[in-house]
Amino acid sequence: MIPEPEVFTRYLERTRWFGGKGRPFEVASVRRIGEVPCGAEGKPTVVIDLVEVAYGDAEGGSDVYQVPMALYEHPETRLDHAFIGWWEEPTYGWVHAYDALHDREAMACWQRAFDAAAKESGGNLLDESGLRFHRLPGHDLDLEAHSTLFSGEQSNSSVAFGEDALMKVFRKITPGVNPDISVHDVLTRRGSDHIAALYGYLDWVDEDADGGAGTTVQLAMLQEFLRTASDGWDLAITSVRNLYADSELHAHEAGGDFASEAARLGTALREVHDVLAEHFPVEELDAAAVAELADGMDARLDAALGVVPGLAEHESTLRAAYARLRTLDGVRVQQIHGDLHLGQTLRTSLGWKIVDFEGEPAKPLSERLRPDSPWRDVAGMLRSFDYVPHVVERQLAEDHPEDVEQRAQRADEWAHRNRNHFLTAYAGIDITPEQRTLLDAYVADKAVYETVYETRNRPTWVDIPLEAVARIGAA
Ligand SMILES: Nc1ncnc2c1ncn2[C@@H]1O[C@H](COP(=O)(O)OP(=O)(O)O)[C@@H](O)[C@H]1O
Ligand SMILES: O=P(O)(O)O[C@H]1O[C@H](CO)[C@@H](O[C@H]2O[C@H](CO)[C@@H](O)[C@H](O)[C@H]2O)[C@H](O)[C@H]1O
Repeated sequence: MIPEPEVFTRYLERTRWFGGKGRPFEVASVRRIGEVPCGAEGKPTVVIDLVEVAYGDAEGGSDVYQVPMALYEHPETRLDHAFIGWWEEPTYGWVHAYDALHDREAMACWQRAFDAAAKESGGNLLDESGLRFHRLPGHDLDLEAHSTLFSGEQSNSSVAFGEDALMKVFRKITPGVNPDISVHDVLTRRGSDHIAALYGYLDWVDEDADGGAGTTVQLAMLQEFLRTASDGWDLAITSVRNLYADSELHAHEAGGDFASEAARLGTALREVHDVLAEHFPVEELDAAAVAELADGMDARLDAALGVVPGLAEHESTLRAAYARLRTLDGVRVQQIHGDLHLGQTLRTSLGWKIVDFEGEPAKPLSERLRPDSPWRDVAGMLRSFDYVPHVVERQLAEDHPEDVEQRAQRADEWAHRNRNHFLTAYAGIDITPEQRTLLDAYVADKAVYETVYETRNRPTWVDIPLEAVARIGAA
């Protein structure tokens, strides 16, 4: 007997990372894809299952989630919070199964397997029961480091090994290349200062896929743990709070001025884009392809209008921004980040690092792998600088209603100042009219996306991108 589907249904509903919560679903299939080697001690047994979830609503469709499990012969009470179920396995007999990411013993097996990939197999690849552990040269793993599961709101699961390494286990699995790995691989081999170096990754070949031709499925990546990192979003929020602490001061006079950090971020993004342009294909879109780009934005707006009632009054100005994009007869596209905002940046003692190159999680992989304009990433950051003072205002408005107008002025100054410093460092003093057209279209597209994101996830925040959309019309 292998686990009943209901075991996984109950477990998925409890996890943070399952994206189908709130939708009717059933577990359609469970597939055991391999066992992580556990060395001489052999305890616990660590296996990986792929759980296919089929949705029963009008949207329908299905997703596949990765569930690594630690199997024990007897209950492990220290892991009660990560209990999945117990059942009889053909190979292992009766087992008590726990989410392996919560279990230090199980995580040590992954760590050792990555280490063995570098040391024992020579070729930086350890191929065990179909699971392939790859290593990049340049770093010896600290096998004494204990694992700790990150507790934040994440769509994947990250485990820190002391201060040595971080492993991100991809939860929603799509066959093919995961851009988080392929982009980190290139930037690491080029010695980029603006990412956490890739130490290794785990994949598996699904021999049955693609009519028997086989497809690689990427399951996890191991990278440098950024010990001294502070989240870019948190730092920017602190900067605005400092600014509001003294109503006499302008943004450029306040102690926590963020402008030089914004400029450093602009430089970091420029450098990352330049390296990516050297190592991934770069294309010049012709007029027809530019029209397709604009069609995509129009289509996104069409869908958003059905979800966000407040967008309707701004439809014509948004369409006009996309129409201006259509007048361009050439647009350079390349590998980009694809979902950049301040929450994807980390300030370390050695400068800014950019994380999570997976692209927008809601987009299908084929779209996420397609080259896009670097201005999409720039637009993402500009939108983020706009969010920061609005979010601080939300936190203050109730307790300090008296200074609202003063704060609104300072908020504009702060956002304007940081957008300018970022943009100038990224693109130089002047951007061309064509670049402006492109940037405006991407900013509009991102703001539209955000109105949908906020409506679905944080409805009380939807005014933030809606105000930005209104400003596009007023400009
Ligand atoms: N190399 C790293 N070192 C330390 N912390 C990191 C590192 N990479 C990411 N983080 C932290 O983990 C959080 C989640 O990482 P992220 O790659 O965005 O995961 P997800 O794909 O699940 O969204 C980030 O917001 C950041 O705070
Ligand atoms: O980090 P994710 O890949 O999950 O990105 C999604 O969530 C983001 C919020 O966490 C969301 O970002 C929006 O809110 C941010 C403030 O919380 C702001 O800095 C961004 O500019 C804004 O877009 C992102 O859009 C969404 O894809």
